[in-house]
Amino acid sequence: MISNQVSECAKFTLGYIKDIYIKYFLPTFLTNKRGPAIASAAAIVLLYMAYDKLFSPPRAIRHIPYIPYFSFLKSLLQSTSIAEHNEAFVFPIINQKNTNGIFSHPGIFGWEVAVANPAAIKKIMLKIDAFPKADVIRTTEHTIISRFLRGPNLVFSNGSSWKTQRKIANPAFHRSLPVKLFGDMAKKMFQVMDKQDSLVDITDLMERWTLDVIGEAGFGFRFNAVEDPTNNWVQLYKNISNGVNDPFWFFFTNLETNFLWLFPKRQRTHRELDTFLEMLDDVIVKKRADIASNNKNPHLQENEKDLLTLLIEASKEGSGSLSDQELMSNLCAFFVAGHDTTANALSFTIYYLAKNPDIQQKAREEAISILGEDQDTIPTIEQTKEIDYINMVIKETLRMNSPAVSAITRISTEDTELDGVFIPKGALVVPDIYALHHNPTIWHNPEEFNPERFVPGGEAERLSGAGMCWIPFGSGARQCIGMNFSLAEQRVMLSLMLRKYTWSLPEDSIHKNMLQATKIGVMVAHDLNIVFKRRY
Ligand code: HEM
Repeated sequence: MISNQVSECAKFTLGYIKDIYIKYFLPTFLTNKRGPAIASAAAIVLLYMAYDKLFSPPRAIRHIPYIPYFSFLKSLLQSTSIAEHNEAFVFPIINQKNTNGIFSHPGIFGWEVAVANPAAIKKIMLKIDAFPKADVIRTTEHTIISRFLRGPNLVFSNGSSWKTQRKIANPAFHRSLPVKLFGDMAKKMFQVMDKQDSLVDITDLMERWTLDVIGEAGFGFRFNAVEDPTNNWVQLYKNISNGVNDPFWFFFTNLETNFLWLFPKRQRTHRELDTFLEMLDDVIVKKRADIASNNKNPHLQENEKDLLTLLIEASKEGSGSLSDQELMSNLCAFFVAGHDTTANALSFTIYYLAKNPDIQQKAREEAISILGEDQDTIPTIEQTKEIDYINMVIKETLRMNSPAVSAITRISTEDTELDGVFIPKGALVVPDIYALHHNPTIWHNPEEFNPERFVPGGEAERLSGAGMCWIPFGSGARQCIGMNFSLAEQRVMLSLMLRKYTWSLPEDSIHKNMLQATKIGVMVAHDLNIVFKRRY
């Protein structure tokens, strides 16, 4: 339907150009003034060709149904909720039988082929050499995004560079599950909540809490964002994070690269990023020195060590080593990949529990049955694995609102096909996680929040035979390395929160009917207030 609308629009534009030609240029042409007439006609044709090149998909992927350029841009800049965006543009395409859940849309880095088809996603995720990550940030050299995100790090590198880093980082992530740290930090946050109003902006609170967690558990740095949200480091990081996610700079990267001097506010963000990177540099130098001189906390269990320590120790144990530049780049990557994602996953789960009091109560009973009512008990690693129902709630939240709306854009290294759809060499290909998780041709009643989908033998398990249907953390060799870390963090926070509070949505919540989440960068829900009531 959408592509029909586009071809209607193209026909209309062509017709309009033809009318102008007949009305204004043809008479001149017929009265023998051929020179200007031919030049004008050529100009119009060139204009049309330029329009066609800029605002339509490249010809090589034009056989794939697509979302028109301006509709997509408008939806992005108006911060339309992701649900509305998909309802208006994506579902009408993927509901058609012959599209196979594959469509294209404009992206920041050019037209992309989006994929919401389980078999096709399986192929992309498993054939990492045929579909490596596209070095899309290369085109944004010297921007905040590029300076903060671009490699050498695990998220954006490919080939042997990625393999070496992943080999060193895997054991560090396997060892790191600091559940005691998560629990102690959750309890500190409850103390702050208890001193404040019962109405809590949960998006903001979870952002602050997960910033504290990634600082401590990532590299032993205390942001103190929960207790002191206005302190310098918190503000600095917030400004950088806003700078990374600002849609204006996504689209006008040239202005940042060539005309930064015209934008004092953006210059300030660059200076803040300098300060932040210097801080990370200092932390790495100090950490290396501490480890070299064996200056460590003898009471700290292996799983409670921070990730930076574990990565440096891995180098000492002969699993290969990461340079300072690689360590720094990966610490930045952990921020970007692990902070907002976990924060929003938590606030979305808290939202769905507020909206579904029965599910909240069932989850609370499970938390109490495992942890007991003793207020000091913090879950052990084993206990976090026993909370089956809370796990199902987390999984269903990640299906409904996966913070990573899509995986990172890949590039096709050869002419190939995805579930029967031709994909040319050089095409940008992106697994669309939201569209996959809400695809009505895959999931039964996808807009309903139903944790029971994830019981053993349930819908999710049955669907897994068809390919990859649930991929909030990606899948295959490039699956999120922080998945278990983040899941443990969420399980500890939610089980302790369920034991301590009951909560609900305020009557006037804008999210009463549906979570109004937007989709630039990581998915986020603004003005998500929750009313908390203490149980003790
Ligand atoms: C709810 C929380 C999280 C979500 C939803 C999430 C999502 C994802 C997704 C979808 C990918 C795969 C991207 C792709 O294949 O294109 C990924 C990769 C990655 N994530 Fe996460 N992530 C989360 C938490 C974390 C945490 C806590 C960390 C680190 C502390 C982390 C670090 C990474 C890294 C380094 C990669 C790249 C792995 C590789 O390519 O080898 N993530 N994440």
